[in-house]
Amino acid sequence: MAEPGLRHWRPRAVPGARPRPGPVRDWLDEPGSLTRRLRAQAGGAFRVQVLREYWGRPWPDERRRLGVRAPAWLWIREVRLGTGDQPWIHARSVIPRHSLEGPLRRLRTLGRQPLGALLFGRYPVARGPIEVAPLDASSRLGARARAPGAEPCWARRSVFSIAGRPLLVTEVFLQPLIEELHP
Ligand SMILES: C=C(O[C@@H]1C=C(C(=O)O)C=C[C@H]1O)C(=O)O
Repeated sequence: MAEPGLRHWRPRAVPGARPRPGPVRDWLDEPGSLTRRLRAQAGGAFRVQVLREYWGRPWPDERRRLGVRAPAWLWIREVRLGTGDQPWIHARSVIPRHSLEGPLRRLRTLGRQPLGALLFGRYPVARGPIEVAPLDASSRLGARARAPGAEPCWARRSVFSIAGRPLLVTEVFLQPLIEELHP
C-alpha cells in the first residue's frame, strides 16, 4: 500500500494541489479551529467519534514532519468529526510523549471532547504552515480515513506548538463534507 509520503503533500504551486477557489478551499486554508466551523455548520448535530487512541509508531512522513527519529512511540488519536449520521472529517493527531505534559496533559483523556477545544483554548498556540494535498484514496492515509459512503477527498496537515510542545494534526476532508459545502 502506498505510503502517505511527502509526495502526497505537494507544494501548493502544483496544479490540482488545491481545489478551485470556493468554500472547500476556504475550509482547507482555515488557520483557526476547524471544530468551530464544523460546529457552526452542523449545529447541534456535531459529533466527535473516537476511532482509536494508542501508543504507536508514526508513519515515516509524520516522523519527518515532527522531526523525531525512529524508533519512536508517540500518542496517536484518530477521530471522525461530523454529524450524528455523516462523517465529515477524519482527523489523525500524532503527539510526542513530552508534548503530553503541561497544557496538553489532558489530551490522553480527551475522549469525545474535540482536540480543538484544548488547542484553541487558554494557552497561546503556534501553528506551522498548513500543507494541503488531494488525497490518493489508495494511500495508507486514504485507506485509513475512508468511511462507509464517505470517500477521502482532500487532506491538510500542520504542526501545532503549545509552550514549545509540538503535535502533528492531519485532517482528511470526506465526500459528505464536500457535498455539504457545495450543495
Ligand atoms: C485541531 C482541531 O481539532 C479538531 C479535533 C480533533 C480531535 O478531536 O481529535 C482533531 C483535529 C481537528 O479536526 C481544530 O478544531 O482545528
